[in-house]
Formats: sequence, structure tokens, C-alpha cells
Amino acid sequence: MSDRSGKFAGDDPFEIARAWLAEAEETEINDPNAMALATVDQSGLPNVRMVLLKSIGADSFVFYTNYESAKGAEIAASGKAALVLHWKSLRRQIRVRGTVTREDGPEADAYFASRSLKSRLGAWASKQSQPLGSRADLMAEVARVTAAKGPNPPRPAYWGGFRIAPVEIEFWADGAFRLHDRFVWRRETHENAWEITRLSP
Ligand SMILES: Cc1cc2nc3c(=O)[nH]c(=O)nc-3n(C[C@H](O)[C@H](O)[C@H](O)COP(=O)(O)O)c2cc1C
Ligand code: PXP
Repeated sequence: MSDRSGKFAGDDPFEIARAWLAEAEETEINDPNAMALATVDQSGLPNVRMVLLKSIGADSFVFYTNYESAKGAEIAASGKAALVLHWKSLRRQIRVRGTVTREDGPEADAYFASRSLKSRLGAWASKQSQPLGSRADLMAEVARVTAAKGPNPPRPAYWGGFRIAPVEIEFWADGAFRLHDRFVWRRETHENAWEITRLSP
């Protein structure tokens, strides 16, 4: 018997995540879709940085980045990642762990095309995570690609989405005196049904 209700109601964790994000969009001062993305490098050393969650699909969480960045190399090597969304205004968090595939088809093209021209040119100009001599070098590269790419630059092959397909999703909501509510959805593989468990705070 589960005593889940209210903000935890429903059996589809992606629907709950979408509902919580929609609430956060009303209450956060900026970037309600900001999430910390964790990966591990080849030696097993964890790495973490913020990225923006751009969609919650039927079975996945999608963000966009440079495939040749540190995170891109770490995901390519491990095929795995974790993320956490935290909303101070709601006092809630969502944690996700899973396997990662590239989203580099029409959805990525459409997302890239939706970005401002300057952001698209920035993606062309920046060798993300590589050493950079100076800000002036970066701006010179922006000027070069602006002249070279014209008003409608295509999506670079090295820039696109990553789709995290969870095997674990935990919803956490603040409770009085640290007696928080936690529910985790777990499945051994993506083919298995979810098992839902309440966890101690
Ligand atoms: C709020 C916030 C959102 C960010 N969103 C993204 C993003 O969606 N994609 C991205 O590539 N970098 C994003 N960044 C920059 C990353 O945190 C990071 O500096 C960059 O991706 C390089 O990370 P890496 O060297 O680990 O690959 C964001 C930074 C902040 C603070
Ligand atoms: C380098 C970089 N790429 C991509 C993004 C994703 O956001 P957007 O597509 O909205 O620019 C960000 C957000 O800060 C970013 O810093």
C-alpha cells in the first residue's frame, strides 16, 4: 500500500517531473530548468556542472551541449549520467540516474534553429572546454564565423542533445524538522516495470 498523494500523485514519473517543472516556472526567479549534470571521467573521478533541461520526453530528459566538451567525452566513454534539479522556491528536488544517447536528429536541428542567431554563432565559435588564449581570441572567432556562416547557420555536427533515459528517479519534498518526503522509481533495465518505494528522509 502506498501513501503517495498530492504532489507525488500518479504513477508516471515523467508526468510528475513535468508538473513540478511547470510549478517551478511560476516561482523561480530564473532558470527553473537549470540542473546539475554529473558524469565520471575515465579514472572514475566524478564531474558536475549546470546545464539547462530542454525537454522531458515520454521516457527521457534532454539537454544540449557540445559533444567535444569534457561532459561529451565523459558521456561517450561511460554512456551514463545523473542529474539533479533543485528548486529553492518550492523546496523540492528531483534526482535522475540513467543511460545516455545522443539526440542529434531533427529534434536537435529544430532546437538549434530556435536559438538566437548569436547563440547559434556562439556554438560555432566556441571549442567548449578547450583552453582559450583570451576573450579577444573568442570574439575574433565569433566575428569570423559570423562572416562565414551567414544569417542561418546550420547545427554544427559536434553540437546537439543528450537524452538521459532513467533507471532511477527520486522525488524529494521538504518536510518540517527535516522529515522530508522521498519517493523513488526504480527499474533494473528500461524494459522492466517501475518499482516505487518511499525512502527515509
Ligand atoms: C545555469 C547554467 C546553465 C548552463 N547550461 C548549459 C547547457 O545547457 N549546455 C552547456 O553546454 N553548458 C551549459 N552551461 C555551462 C556548463 O555549466 C559548463 O560550463 C560547460 O558546459 C562546460 O562543461 P564541461 O567542461 O564539463 O563539458 C550552463 C551553466 C550554467 C551556470
Ligand atoms: C554553453 C551553453 N550552451 C547551451 C546552453 C543552453 O541554453 P540555450 O540553448 O538556451 O542557449 C547554455 C545555457 O547557459 C550554455 O551556457
